[in-house]
Amino acid sequence: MRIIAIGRMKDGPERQLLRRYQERLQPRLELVEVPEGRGAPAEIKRREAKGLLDALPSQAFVVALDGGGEAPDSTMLAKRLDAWLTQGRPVCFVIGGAEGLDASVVARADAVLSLGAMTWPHMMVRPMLAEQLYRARMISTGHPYHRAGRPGD
Ligand SMILES: C[S@@+](CC[C@H](N)C(=O)[O-])C[C@H]1O[C@@H](n2cnc3c(N)ncnc32)[C@H](O)[C@@H]1O
Repeated sequence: MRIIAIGRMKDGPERQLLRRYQERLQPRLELVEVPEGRGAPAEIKRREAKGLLDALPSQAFVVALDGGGEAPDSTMLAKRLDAWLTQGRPVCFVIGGAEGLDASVVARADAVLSLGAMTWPHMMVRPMLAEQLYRARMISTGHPYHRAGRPGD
């Protein structure tokens, strides 16, 4: 699996958290960073879209991270991820920059995944997604990391 994302991550808590889940995840989760675009917002999105699309391996199964996508719960994400992985295509999670993803990237996506209605900083989305992917794998393998139910249930 790959995260393909805009911007270079500096050393800090987001990077440490991402590493923590990368070290635990099977299949492995690689990070591919694409430079931030320059110019007016529309130009930034267009340039970043080219960088993101160029970074995709051929045959990639593309999951675009976008607030307008489906927002599954963790159990449903585990089912989705199982199905994505069994296709035998490289599963690539694409995260936009400060201006968001260009429509051309969303159009290329095989699935659009939302982490909820709130907008998160793009550097936080990387570790949040990695944790949910790790949780999804733990659910699928029957590991007790995930406790179903809500507080008070
Ligand atoms: C700061 S956000 C971009 C905000 C931008 N104004 C927009 O509307 O898309 C940067 C990137 O983080 C990801 N992101 C942020 N919040 C998200 C959410 N709730 N669900 C899914 N992805 C999110 C998306 O890939 C987005 O392109």
